[in-house]
Amino acid sequence: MGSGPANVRDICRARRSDGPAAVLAIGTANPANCVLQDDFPDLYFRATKSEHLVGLKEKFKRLCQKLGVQKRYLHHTEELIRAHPEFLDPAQTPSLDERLDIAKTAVPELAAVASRKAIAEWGRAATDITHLVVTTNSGAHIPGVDARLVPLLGLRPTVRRTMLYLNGCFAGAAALRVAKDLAENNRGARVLVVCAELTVLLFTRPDEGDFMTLMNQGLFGDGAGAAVVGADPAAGERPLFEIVSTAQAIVPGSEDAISINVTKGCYVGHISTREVPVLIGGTVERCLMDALEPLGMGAEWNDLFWNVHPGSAAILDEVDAVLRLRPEKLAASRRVLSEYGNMFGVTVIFVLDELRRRMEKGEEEGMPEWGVMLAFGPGLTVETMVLHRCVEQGGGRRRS
Ligand SMILES: CC(C)(COP(=O)(O)OP(=O)(O)OC[C@H]1O[C@@H](n2cnc3c(N)ncnc32)[C@H](O)[C@@H]1OP(=O)(O)O)[C@@H](O)C(=O)NCCC(=O)NCCSC(=O)CC(=O)O
Repeated sequence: MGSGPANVRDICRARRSDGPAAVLAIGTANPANCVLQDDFPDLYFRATKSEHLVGLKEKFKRLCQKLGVQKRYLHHTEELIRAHPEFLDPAQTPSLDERLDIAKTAVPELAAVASRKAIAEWGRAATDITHLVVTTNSGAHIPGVDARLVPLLGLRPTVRRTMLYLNGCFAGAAALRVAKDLAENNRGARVLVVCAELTVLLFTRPDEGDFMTLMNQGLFGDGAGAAVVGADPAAGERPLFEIVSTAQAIVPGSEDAISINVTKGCYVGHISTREVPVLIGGTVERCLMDALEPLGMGAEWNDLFWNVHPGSAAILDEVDAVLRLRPEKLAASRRVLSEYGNMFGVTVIFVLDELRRRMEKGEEEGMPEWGVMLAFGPGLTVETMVLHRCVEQGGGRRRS
């Protein structure tokens, strides 16, 4: 026997990493079915047998042009909608069960595609993943997507799983925040973060007087994003972004601004469209100051790179205006919104991937080393994450 039990503080300290958690690899995926925003009003009104609502269709066309979206990927095709006429009128024909059945298989499969890409880029074996953090709004199953991913990816049965359901659009940032804490408090941990969303749970036909349905059908897209997060990179691992600090704030009195209710018909999403950009504009500087001041950084917003959740063009415009950002600062967020739509929590992972792509292609010449991820969601909740990009040096990357 040794000299007795070790000091508990020493055990805790020895378990902690030396450096900050970093994103080591990113993977993304979308369903095969691509819809162009210009074609979508025709497709949507045809698929829902709503062509007679001529005025509403014109309104929907105008709305579709204002959202900042040009293209999206959707799991539900016209054929799938034809096969499920009950999806058209969920108030009359409850169809939550059928929708959840679709999500039960399709969400883990899409999540697995993004995860495999992240693991392949990371370059190590799937069995080296020690923790799994999965988030989705699209489903409510036990065992959940996390458990399904274990056999799909060939993860160890002892992988430590955390499943986050129904966090709205801040889910991706929340999952990365949890991953940072896991990685920094479990020396050697390698955390796979996975977000996946399907909007079939929100699908319904248009209805006069129901603006929210138009919003939900015009804005959201399907996708999955995955990232491997770990501290103290080993030889062969390439850190992309260090996660320096994380914070979450709820705007007092804003609980009705964005909500999702699970009903027997389908998910019913509500967005206070005119209020949300104003609430974000009114709170974002405080969140940024709270995150950056403790790090000794000031309010030189154009000296940072930006990953802002592209809730819609109006939200990005508001952040732009309040922070007086140069036009190129939100280019990655705008591109992801335009090419994929708002994919809830998945979207910030796509923006991270887009920033990385721009960095590697040299499109972000002079891109600052420090940046911020801002995600918004129900509550109204703001997630703020300070990032430090790892700079390429002689073919490799270096940490700060
Ligand atoms: C809805 C908007 C696109 C509207 O854009 P504009 O304000 O530029 O244009 P606008 O005012 O002319 O509105 C366009 C048309 O929509 C109508 N309209 C707009 N808002 C409406 C509302 N709340 N109720 C009823 N009608 C409404 C207008 O009357 C107009 O109709 P007509 O054309 O007939 O005159 C924008 O305000 C927006 O993007 N808001 C923020 C969206 C948002 O909160 N996204 C976050 C998603 S949730 C998320 O990301 C997080 C999460 O889910 O957790």
